[in-house]
Amino acid sequence: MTRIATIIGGGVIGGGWAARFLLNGWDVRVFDPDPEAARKIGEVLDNARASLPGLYDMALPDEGTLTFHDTIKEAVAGASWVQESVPERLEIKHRVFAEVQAHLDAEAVIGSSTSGFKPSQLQQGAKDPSQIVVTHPFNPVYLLPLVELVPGEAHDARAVAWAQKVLESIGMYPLHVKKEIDAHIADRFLEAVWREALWLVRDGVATTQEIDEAIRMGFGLRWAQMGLFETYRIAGGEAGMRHFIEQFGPCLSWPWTKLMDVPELTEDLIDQIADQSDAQSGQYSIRELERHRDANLVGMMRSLKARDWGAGAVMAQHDRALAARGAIAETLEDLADLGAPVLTVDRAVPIDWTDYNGHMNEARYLQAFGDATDRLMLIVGCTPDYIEQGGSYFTAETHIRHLDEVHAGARIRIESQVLEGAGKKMHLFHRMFEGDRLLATGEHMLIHVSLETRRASDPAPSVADPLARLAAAHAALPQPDGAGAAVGKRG
Ligand SMILES: NC(=O)C1=CN([C@@H]2O[C@H](COP(=O)(O)OP(=O)(O)OC[C@H]3O[C@@H](n4cnc5c(N)ncnc54)[C@H](O)[C@@H]3O)[C@@H](O)[C@H]2O)C=CC1
Ligand SMILES: C[N+](C)(C)CC(=O)CC(=O)[O-]
Repeated sequence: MTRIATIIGGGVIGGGWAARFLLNGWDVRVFDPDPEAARKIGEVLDNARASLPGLYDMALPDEGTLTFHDTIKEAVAGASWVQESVPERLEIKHRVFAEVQAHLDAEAVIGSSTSGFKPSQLQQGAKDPSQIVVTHPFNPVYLLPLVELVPGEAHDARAVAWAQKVLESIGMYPLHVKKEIDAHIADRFLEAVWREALWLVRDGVATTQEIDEAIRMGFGLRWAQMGLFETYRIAGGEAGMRHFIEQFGPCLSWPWTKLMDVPELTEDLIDQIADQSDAQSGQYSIRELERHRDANLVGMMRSLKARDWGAGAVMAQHDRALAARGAIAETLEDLADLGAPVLTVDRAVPIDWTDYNGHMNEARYLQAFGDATDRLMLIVGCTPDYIEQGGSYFTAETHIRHLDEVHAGARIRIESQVLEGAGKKMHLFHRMFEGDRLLATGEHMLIHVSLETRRASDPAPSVADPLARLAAAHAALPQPDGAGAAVGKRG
């Protein structure tokens, strides 16, 4: 399979798709007649590079190549995925599909970002209707995992399975919508909330800001981690869902919603909303707002990942897939050269690891070195099973030298050297790099302990022997610069 994705229409959504594919190692070609498209996509990419790679605890593949093309013919030749993200007008989409299908390989998938058209509408008049599916993403496409995959009736089951696989491989969560419907699943909710919000502004009940506070101070937080039904199950108390429905069922016939009616979008209403929105958020540029949004999303999503929950479970799965590429060893046998420092961390700096100085916070250096130590423990046999049986290492002393700064999204790697690995002691020296640039060193003395007595103890042979082998091989390495240095002494 070629890993070339063509993006037709590089606006808000096309730019997000370009970043998602590119940062997951695909080559990306863009066709968009807007002369500003390259600048706009470049700005979206800058934001994506600062936020997406750091969602994971493993490095993403090397970034693909981005090119811009003057014709659809040139842009789609040899592509295995085409993502249409032109304006939400059926006639424009039909024209684009006709030209794409005239030049695209028959096995390639054409995904449409349409927010609301059904696949059967998109497929009308197509040369091969089964090639066109809805792949409806959510903004920002490079961070949010959800894609509604709506194949419609004309679909080819193998192409759908392949589409699912591709979307998963770029860290997304394809939700297979089996029955086509206008606006799919998620946009029906967004539309319902949007319509209610328009009424609340129009009727003078609330401003745009008050409506946003009502969402983000309360139910928005609940929805992000449990959705609707799981949230309401809990709201039913011990009696659960049935009690919830019994209690709130009657509201369905009370005037709690205006959904059966739609406010007219008069010029006055549009001005009112736009003015309130300016007053609420006009102090930020769109790119600044995007950066706030992205940093908040990354923080929330990384918390969910730590709990392997909701959208975080999708990211944890992507981490496992990235780990399976085998760049980082799990056992001594995985090491190609026992005598070389061991690669123990290969990842990007998450945006929430940076601070008011605009670079990685000092505490995160220790976090990264702690991860490197954990990996080295695993490699020498101090596995979760071993720890479960009561043996582990505690860190007794740490010395970190901060030598250079590093920013959100940068790829860092840690190479670890065993200075001593005998008896109860494991003395490690980690070097952190961005490319060839040495960013920091971490020297750590660890003592093997019994988790039962909480006192120092000798490791079992299953750990002592591999550690001794690695220490013996590393003994031939030069003593690292800075090893044994004390604070204030440059070593
Ligand atoms: N903005 C949003 O929140 C979301 C939008 N969508 C869907 O994504 C699609 C695109 O929407 P946006 O990115 O928001 O629109 P946009 O207006 O930001 O971008 C559309 C882009 O298409 C380009 N374009 C226009 N005609 C073209 C053609 N014939 N060939 C190639 N490019 C062409 C424009 O120059 C522009 O850059 C729509 O179908 C929309 O429903 C889906 C999810 C969310
Ligand atoms: C408003 N919208 C219909 C374009 C929204 C979407 O389609 C999805 C999103 O990202 O909110």
